[in-house]
Amino acid sequence: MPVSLNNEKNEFEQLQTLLQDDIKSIEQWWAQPRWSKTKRNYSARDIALRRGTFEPVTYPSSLMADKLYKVLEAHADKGTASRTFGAMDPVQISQMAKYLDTIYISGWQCSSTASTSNEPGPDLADYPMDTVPNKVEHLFKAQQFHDRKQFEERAAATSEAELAAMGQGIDYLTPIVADADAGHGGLTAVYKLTKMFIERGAAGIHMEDQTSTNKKCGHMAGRCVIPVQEHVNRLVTVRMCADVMNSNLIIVARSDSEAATLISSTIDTRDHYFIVGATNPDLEFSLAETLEAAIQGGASGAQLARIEKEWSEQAGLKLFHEAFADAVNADASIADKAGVIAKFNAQVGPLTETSNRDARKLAKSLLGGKDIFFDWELPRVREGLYRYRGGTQCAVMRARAFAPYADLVWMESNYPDYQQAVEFAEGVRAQYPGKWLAYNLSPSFNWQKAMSVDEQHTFIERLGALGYVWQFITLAGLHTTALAINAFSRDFAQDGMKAYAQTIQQREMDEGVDVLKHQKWSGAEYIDGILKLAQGGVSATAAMGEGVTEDQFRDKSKL
Ligand SMILES: C[C@](O)(C(=O)O)[C@H](CC(=O)O)C(=O)O
Ligand SMILES: [Mg+2]
Repeated sequence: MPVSLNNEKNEFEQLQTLLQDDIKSIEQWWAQPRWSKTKRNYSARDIALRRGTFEPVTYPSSLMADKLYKVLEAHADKGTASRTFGAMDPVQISQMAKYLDTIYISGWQCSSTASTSNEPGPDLADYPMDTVPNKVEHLFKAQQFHDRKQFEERAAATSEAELAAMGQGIDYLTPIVADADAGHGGLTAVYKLTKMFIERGAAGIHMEDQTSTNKKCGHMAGRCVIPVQEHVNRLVTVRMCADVMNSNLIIVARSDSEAATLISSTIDTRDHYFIVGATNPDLEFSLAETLEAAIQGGASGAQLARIEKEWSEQAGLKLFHEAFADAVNADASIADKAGVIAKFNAQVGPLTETSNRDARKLAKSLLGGKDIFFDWELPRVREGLYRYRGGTQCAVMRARAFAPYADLVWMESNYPDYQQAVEFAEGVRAQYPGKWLAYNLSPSFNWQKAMSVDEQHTFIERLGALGYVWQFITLAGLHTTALAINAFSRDFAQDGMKAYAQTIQQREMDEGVDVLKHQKWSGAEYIDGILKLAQGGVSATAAMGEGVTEDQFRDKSKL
């Protein structure tokens, strides 16, 4: 209730009552087992202060988040996985609901087919930031419509036999996990984006640790990550927004670090192990200076590429621990080279989070006071970014940092490599036992080359046993549409109506696809019912009345 309407207490007392009541209810909420693994860096008071005077509402998306949590929990208990794929439209979700327990909404697919600006393009997340939330709303509304339509039909049954005659019901309210890309800007954009997803119906969202300005599909080159803490701050922002909105949103933290080649800043010491430096002390100019001079001199694109290659070859680009090992091997005064290198590596590794300053100090002491030339400023690319060499262990380091702030963690990979999936799972779970993992079964991989048919058959189950509780073919909605439309267009061009009647309509009948009766599927009966209700029980203009052509399907189909 707006505080100004209550005249019995003074404003201070009214505000304090509202605040304290909300703080109490938030604390009770956060005490639930669902949050036992979630870290929050702020208090219930911090959240309550930001909620306004409306009684907190429960968004439908939060109920869907609860459902998603249960689905994933059940899979985690059994060592199985929820499998799904990127859905593009209401037709797809209505068919998926019969077989799959979650729905994915892909930024890639939206970028190509559903940008709010209607401008298609590759997966660079440069579409307007409400693009994926709009798709979520589109599909969530369709889910609710099909659910209402089905409920009306089935709940109106007057006997068990009548209900049984309708066949198996379908759970259309399948929780949606949507792509929040790299947050579409700074933390305020992350906050607003999260709010949109919650308002539009997402049960969960994933956010990746790429820069939002250079964001690329996880299977493109030139990916640039942000420092570990910067992504942690994004995840904290997502949860904070969900908390303000009273939402149990599921957060999936994705890392693109496995194949990342760039990082925006050296500020986080946890990243130092993976930052590439130049080790040649005789370089006269940095890469950026060298390229700038060449551009001013009129060099062409091909010449610039050659100049960059030559510069890189001369620079002796290495990670610091590699530079150390090379320095040891080149030092005639060190007898037990392997021993010295092992000593260094025991203290400085991918998961030790050692700063470069400390690594240098150790190196110097092991090299008898000698400094190693190592400069990560020199090879910075023209855009100012630093060179990074990620890998599976880098992704483990990052996923461990993200784990307390996310319900699931996901390493974007370049191949569907089972052994790599084992390494990631073991690495994360060594620190966070039982942590839920997500896996991208991407169509960007060549599955024919990656594994045998038998291995393809069992891949999801094998990953499920490792803890990958949520697995998704990102772009299968797009690919199946392409394939189906290609086949039908070809057949239709050749065979006319025979192609439609035999390869579409007949097969819909054979497989019991409800869209065969597309008027009914679209809810015409449900809407007729509303029309009749509004008119006291009759309607001469009912769409499904006598004369509807769908009557032609009555005998032939069981639907
Ligand atoms: C998951 C993804 O972010 C998407 O937008 O669907 C893409 C798709 C893909 O290449 O599989 C990605 O992995 O970056
Ligand atoms: Mg994406």
